[in-house]
Amino acid sequence: MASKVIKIKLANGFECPILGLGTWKSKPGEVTQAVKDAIDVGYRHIDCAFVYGNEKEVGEAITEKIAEGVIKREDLFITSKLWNTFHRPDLVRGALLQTLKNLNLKYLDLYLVHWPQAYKEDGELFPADEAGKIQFSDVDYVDTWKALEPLAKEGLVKSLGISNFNSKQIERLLEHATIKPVMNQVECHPYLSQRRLQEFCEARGIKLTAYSPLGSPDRPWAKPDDPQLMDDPKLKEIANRIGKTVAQVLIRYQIERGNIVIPKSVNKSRIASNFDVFDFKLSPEDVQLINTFDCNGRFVPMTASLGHKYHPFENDEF
Ligand SMILES: NC(=O)C1=CN([C@@H]2O[C@H](COP(=O)(O)OP(=O)(O)OC[C@H]3O[C@@H](n4cnc5c(N)ncnc54)[C@H](OP(=O)(O)O)[C@@H]3O)[C@@H](O)[C@H]2O)C=CC1
Ligand SMILES: CC(=O)C(C)=O
Repeated sequence: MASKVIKIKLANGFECPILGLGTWKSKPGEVTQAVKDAIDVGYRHIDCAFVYGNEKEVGEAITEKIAEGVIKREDLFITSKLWNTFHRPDLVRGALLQTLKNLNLKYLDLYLVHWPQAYKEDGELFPADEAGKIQFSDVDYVDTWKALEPLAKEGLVKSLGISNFNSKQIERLLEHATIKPVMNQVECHPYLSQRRLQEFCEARGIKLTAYSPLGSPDRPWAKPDDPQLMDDPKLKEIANRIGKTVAQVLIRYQIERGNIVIPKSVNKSRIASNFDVFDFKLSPEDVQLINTFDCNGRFVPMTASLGHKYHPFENDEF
């Protein structure tokens, strides 16, 4: 089946499908089927990360769909991310090779530095002391980036990018980078619209991928009284008025703004309805109205890294 997905041209000439499938929290036992369902419906972009602990099962779905002849490798856009415990330059290549092995791929389309802050390199993904406090490493993300650049030249990744970097960190990275990041993947939805960061990135040839676009209701630290983005009456009003679901409005909100968007689902019918967003548009007035819902509301504040000198949300404005 030909994909309906619009593609966004990246600054280095490669193209990225504007809508992808998120895989954080998708259990190994359910993610293979979810990725297969997504590919059948037309998704061609899958967002992965080593730390999600399910790359192998995502890879099984990709391998199967290629073997069935449903897709070719070059039809897909596969992203993964370098975890915080592998920032030390001598660990970077091994981390990428492990991810490629997990996914059963020869190359990634996009490899992101998952967070600017590094954690202690002692083998644990969340190295904690006896009190449960995460142990930091002071590796500079610029040095990590320098270790990534040769991997792109080697062809192991087509594009390099960042995730959760703030504007100051991007500026500093750009002063040193030989290969420029083409993507910044950040939390983005009506409560955290990231309009300033988007404008900043756009001016520097960096596209934004919106993560947690539906408000991440299954995030592990969610509390019963936390606001639920998809239950927002103002969003429900828009969705009812145009005859779409709130999730479809939230996904389309990113597409109208030119952002890549990666909703997660392991449910076949939600995977399909989240993709069914290419036959309608939100009016500019509705996009503007949704912009007014911004309340600097983060669902993924990464409190475990508070106090790290490179924590992206602690000191800088955006
Ligand atoms: N770079 C980074 O640091 C981060 C990256 N990400 C990436 O972004 C992806 C998406 O973000 P995520 O935080 O997972 O959250 P999302 O905002 O995508 O929300 C996912 C949740 O919404 C539910 N859902 C999906 N579709 C619908 C629908 N149509 N109606 C109602 N509920 C729905 C899912 O349940 P169900 O599965 O049962 O359908 C799940 O509980 C991640 O999976 C990951 O790939 C996310 C956070 C951080
Ligand atoms: C979900 C994710 O990518 C985090 C918390 O880093």
